[in-house]
Amino acid sequence: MGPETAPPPKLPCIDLSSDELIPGTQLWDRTAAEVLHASAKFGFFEAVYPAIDAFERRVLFAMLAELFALPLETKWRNTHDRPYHGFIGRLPNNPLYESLGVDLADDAEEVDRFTGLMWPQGNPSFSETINTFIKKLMKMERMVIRMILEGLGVGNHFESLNGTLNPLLRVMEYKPPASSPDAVIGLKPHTDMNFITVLCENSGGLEVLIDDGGGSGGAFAPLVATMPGSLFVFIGDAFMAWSNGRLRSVPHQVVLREDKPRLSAGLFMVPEGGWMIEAPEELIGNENPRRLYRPFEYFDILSRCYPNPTNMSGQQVFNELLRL
Ligand SMILES: O=C(O)CCC(=O)C(=O)O
Ligand SMILES: [Fe+2]
Repeated sequence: MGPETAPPPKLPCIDLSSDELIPGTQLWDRTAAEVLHASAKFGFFEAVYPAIDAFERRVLFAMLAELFALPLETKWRNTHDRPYHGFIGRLPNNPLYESLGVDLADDAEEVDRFTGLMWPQGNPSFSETINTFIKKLMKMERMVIRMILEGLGVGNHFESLNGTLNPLLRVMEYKPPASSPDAVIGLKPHTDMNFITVLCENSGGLEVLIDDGGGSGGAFAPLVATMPGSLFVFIGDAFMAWSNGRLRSVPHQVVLREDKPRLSAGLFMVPEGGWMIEAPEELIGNENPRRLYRPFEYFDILSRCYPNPTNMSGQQVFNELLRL
């Protein structure tokens, strides 16, 4: 008999749709346990969250298509003194990818400022759509962080942690590959370095590294949404370090297979500048008897690996610079 092929692993999918998901209820505790398990074992999960419905998605992606159709000079106005916060595009090694950022995206004034840069004549429906989208994603992201912290037994840190995370909205467009019939990499493998990310996409293409423990380091598997209204949640390297390694971040990539542009919008929760991030004392002991990462300031680490000449993933950078 030939070697058996393992069935593809079942990727975690968690239902966050119920209005009855209220802290202290059984439903909450059960869901929180699933969220923690997926975040610790896989570093990501599919979240069923129909609060952003099919109509809103269509409107959002139609507006993003309009945004990316603006002249390049206009998009270049989206500058920022922090890496990965402003316009990125037309990179020689990644010509199909463009992305724009709105920092502190839960502040309607910041969204208006961005809209004004892109459309000096005004575009109130863009601001409105983005504001609604952000509000809903933030609500979900907060709930997930709270569930994880409670699951780790450090729910008492929720308010202070939450207060030091800032929402960065990044919207992305991947042009379809010109002629190649093969799949083309739209975004190379990386881990997210921030705390936690929620992604919303208009079509497939995301792939995650699944390590089956066979010693080969694993293989990329397509992340196919099992429900039409799903979002994807990714644990970032900073959360991995803060949790003293209880959570993991997962390498992921974008592969382009379709002949239409791929659009996505992600809300990246980013640690505030100046905050020295370190695992709380409660997470040192038992499973992880010692501190695994030295305390760090997020933008210090980010700037040390941008531009990243070695092509290391965030996870490798963290392990090289911070692992004790
Ligand atoms: O476009 C996507 O769906 C993924 C983007 C991503 O992984 C990132 O920006 O970190
Ligand atoms: Fe990512």
